[in-house]
Amino acid sequence: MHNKYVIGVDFGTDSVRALVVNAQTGEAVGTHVHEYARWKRGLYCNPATSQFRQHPLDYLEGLEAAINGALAQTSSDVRQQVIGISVDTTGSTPCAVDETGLPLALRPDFAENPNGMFILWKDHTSNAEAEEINTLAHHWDTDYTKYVGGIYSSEWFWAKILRTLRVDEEVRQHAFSWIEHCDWISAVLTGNTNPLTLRRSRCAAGHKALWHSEFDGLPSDEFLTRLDPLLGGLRNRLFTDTFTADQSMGNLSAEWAEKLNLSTNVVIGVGAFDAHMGAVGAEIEPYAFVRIIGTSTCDILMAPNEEIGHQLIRGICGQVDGSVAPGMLGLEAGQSAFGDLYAWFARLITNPVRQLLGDEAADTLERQLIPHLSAQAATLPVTENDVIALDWINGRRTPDANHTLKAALLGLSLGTNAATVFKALVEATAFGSRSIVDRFLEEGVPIKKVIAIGGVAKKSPFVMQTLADVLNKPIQVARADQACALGAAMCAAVAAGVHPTLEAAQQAMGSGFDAEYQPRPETVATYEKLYQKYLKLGEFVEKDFVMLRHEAS
Ligand SMILES: Nc1ncnc2c1ncn2[C@@H]1O[C@H](COP(=O)(O)OP(=O)(O)O)[C@@H](O)[C@H]1O
Ligand SMILES: O=C(CO)[C@H](O)[C@H](O)COP(=O)(O)O
Repeated sequence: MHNKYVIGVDFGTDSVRALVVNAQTGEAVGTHVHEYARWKRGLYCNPATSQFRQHPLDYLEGLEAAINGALAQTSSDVRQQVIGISVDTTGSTPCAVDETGLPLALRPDFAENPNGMFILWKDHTSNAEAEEINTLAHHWDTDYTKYVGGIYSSEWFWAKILRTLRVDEEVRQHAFSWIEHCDWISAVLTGNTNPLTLRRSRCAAGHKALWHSEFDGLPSDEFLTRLDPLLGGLRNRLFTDTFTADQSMGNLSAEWAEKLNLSTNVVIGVGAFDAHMGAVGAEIEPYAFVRIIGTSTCDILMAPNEEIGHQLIRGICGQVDGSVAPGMLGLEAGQSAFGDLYAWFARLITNPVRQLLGDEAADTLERQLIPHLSAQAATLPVTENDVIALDWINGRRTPDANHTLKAALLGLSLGTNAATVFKALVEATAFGSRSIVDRFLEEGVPIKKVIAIGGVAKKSPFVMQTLADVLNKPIQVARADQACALGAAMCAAVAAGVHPTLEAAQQAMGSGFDAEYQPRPETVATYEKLYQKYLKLGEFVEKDFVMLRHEAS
């Protein structure tokens, strides 16, 4: 049989990876990961103000290096047999572009301006703007937030655009339109980045830009202008139609065909977010709850439109027809920090070591710290009097987005050590997950099984066992190391015509599951009690602490 290959490209928070996959069998034949150089140096970011920007050059360099690196691992005939490429990225990660679709930071005059760069999903500089969007939407004839859980988040498209237009006169003058990362990269590969004609992702538009067929697309110009006259007219320079990830965006441009040494016959699929393509790669099926567990978590549930479509689910990150697969409602939720909470704790410990003992000692410590703390924490008993933590170190994404919230630790004593705190942080991330699962169930959305993918799911049996105990549900971990990239490859195989549907691509290319964590009855009961304490602490921080803080200021 003449082999056909597809490439899935997954742009994560810290790095981009490409996976070359046999489109008929799903066998992975080459992979390469490229870390973003500028991002790694902390450029254009300020964690203290929650500003996180990524330079488009990090993406372009990464795109070329990841695909060429992955192809370099394959035999020489594979390049000629590549027929499709699809891309997933984080989101909402939008950027201001000029009339040609060029991100402003690629122009010499904006090269160092963070406001002309991609505003990463975890950037929360637009909390105030998100609140304004909520207030206006809730008093408008049409509540534009109704399909995104009733709350618009500062992690999303419009809040980020509004904030940037307000604070940066230069961007205001030169931003013709705005584009999501997943749309831009896919467009770059086709050579058509015209913001008015490129095919925009249904997934990005529906979950983050308030696009819905009931609204004839994006919110009305009247609504946007009332929000701020700075947004007036922008709707016409964005998009009306959106496309699902099984569709084609165009063919590989001559420029990129040369860079990648591939044919211009290669089909480029429509882009989507990492979590949604990850869910495809993890073989999502109706009512399976797929958790992409890494820096953050993104949870995806898929249900037939006719069964859930008429319900409005409170406090989640949206319900979008076709965001995962056509004809199905994709529901998204998640936590703004999961592994990031552990990474914060590791930095807390290693930073003074770096300052006092230098990089070598700190790097050695950093490499070993999380595995070491995990091993120690796994030996600790789980008791009702354990330290309790909140996982809101980067705000709360769901249920009920609130990115002004902060994390907390309760119950410290002189006996508390690094492992006890680490254990509490891991439990906090699991409790945050439990509150999401409970919300789906309360809203009448059943969860048939839980599937996990992502770096933490693969690397940490301790975290996964804790999660299974807290959720009191078995968790299956997908076998694929790069499930998001595999999902993108499945989308590419459908866009390129190898399989008729995503479901067929999953059946042919899926790689199944390798680990399953079962809840341990002896810890489930104690965790139930600790979870109630987590909820109480959360309530205090959200209501009383915020009130006290306002009174004090
Ligand atoms: N052994 C480990 N146990 C728990 N968490 C880990 C471990 N190793 C790395 N992490 C966490 O994994 C996260 C990165 O997840 P990953 O899925 O690889 O990346 P991304 O979220 O950028 O796609 C980091 O936040 C880090 O703290
Ligand atoms: O919300 C998202 C997708 O809808 C983000 O892209 C996602 O949470 C970021 O992923 P990661 O933590 O793996 O970098």
